[in-house]
Amino acid sequence: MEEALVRWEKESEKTAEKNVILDYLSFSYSHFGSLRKALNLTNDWLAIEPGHERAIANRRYYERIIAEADDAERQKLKGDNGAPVVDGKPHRFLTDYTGSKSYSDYEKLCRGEETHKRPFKHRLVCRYQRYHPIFYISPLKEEMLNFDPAIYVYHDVLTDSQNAIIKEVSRPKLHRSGVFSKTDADTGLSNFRTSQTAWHDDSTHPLIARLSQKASAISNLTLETVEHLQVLNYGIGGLYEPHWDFVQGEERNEFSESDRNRVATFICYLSELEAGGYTVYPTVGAAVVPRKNSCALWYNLMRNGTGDYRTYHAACPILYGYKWVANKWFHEGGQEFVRPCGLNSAE
Ligand SMILES: O=C(O)CCC(=O)C(=O)O
Ligand SMILES: [Fe+2]
Repeated sequence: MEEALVRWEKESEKTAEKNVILDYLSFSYSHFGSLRKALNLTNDWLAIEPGHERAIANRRYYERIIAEADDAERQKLKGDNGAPVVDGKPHRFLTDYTGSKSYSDYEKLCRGEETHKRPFKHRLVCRYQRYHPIFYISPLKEEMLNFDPAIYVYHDVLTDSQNAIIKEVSRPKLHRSGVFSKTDADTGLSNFRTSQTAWHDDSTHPLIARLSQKASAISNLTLETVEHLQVLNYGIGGLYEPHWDFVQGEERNEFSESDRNRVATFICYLSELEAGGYTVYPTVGAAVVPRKNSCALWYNLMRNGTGDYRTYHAACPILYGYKWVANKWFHEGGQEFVRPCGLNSAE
């Protein structure tokens, strides 16, 4: 259709109608998730046929979805603009990013290889936990993945009905994921985060609200400043290269004074994969193999509020199958009494 448009411009005797080409082309772009492009083309189409009802309805739809997506991204920014913001630590715009040890460790972990000697590994246990009343009858199945920083995986957290509902309400809302970007006005699309995103607040469905409650019970954090549920869908090749979930440098302004930074990440796996798609931690050499209805939890910040750089993590490329996850990010605001600072300021 792009080609048809080019030819149409050149034709002296027109063999097609431009509005029809614009109709197909805008529809195609919208299907590929390029809603801004679809909107621009629809505006061109409306310039030719101002009263076209479907074009008007499409324009309204694109504008609404773009506004919602912008709003969501503005409020729920990923702690990552890809820039080397961290005290001299290499990051993805530096030339040695892909040549760095942490990048090769990321690749190794994604292949299922080991990167670190983990002498304490034999002490990583699985156990039942009953530290909250909701676990008295049906205890929480806890698996320790790493000691320090602590990374836990909890099994059978979601029920199949919760899982199905989360996917069902997400499908119509999915749009291409962005990252925080100052330079790319077009939602900060990147090739280091390739997935689709949908956001839900607790009012979307009672089972989504129940997941928030469970995330709070498991993490012992309050829901006061928690973000909405972020659902991600990755297709084959989809990935999210190594990053931190806390914000740094200028990105800090993106979260309000009262919410402050992302203290913990709670990520639930809604599907199992045939191959690939692990969540890996190249600094500590740990990997989570997605298991349906399991959730991982870690703290992104030290108790003194600074970022814990050891939580560097990535979503490995999907090799076969598809991956769904649901993220819940807890913020610092409201955790003063449940996760106070330690006695040692370096903690
Ligand atoms: O999908 C994953 O395994 C990790 C996703 C992630 O790190 C993120 O969305 O911040
Ligand atoms: Fe992350």
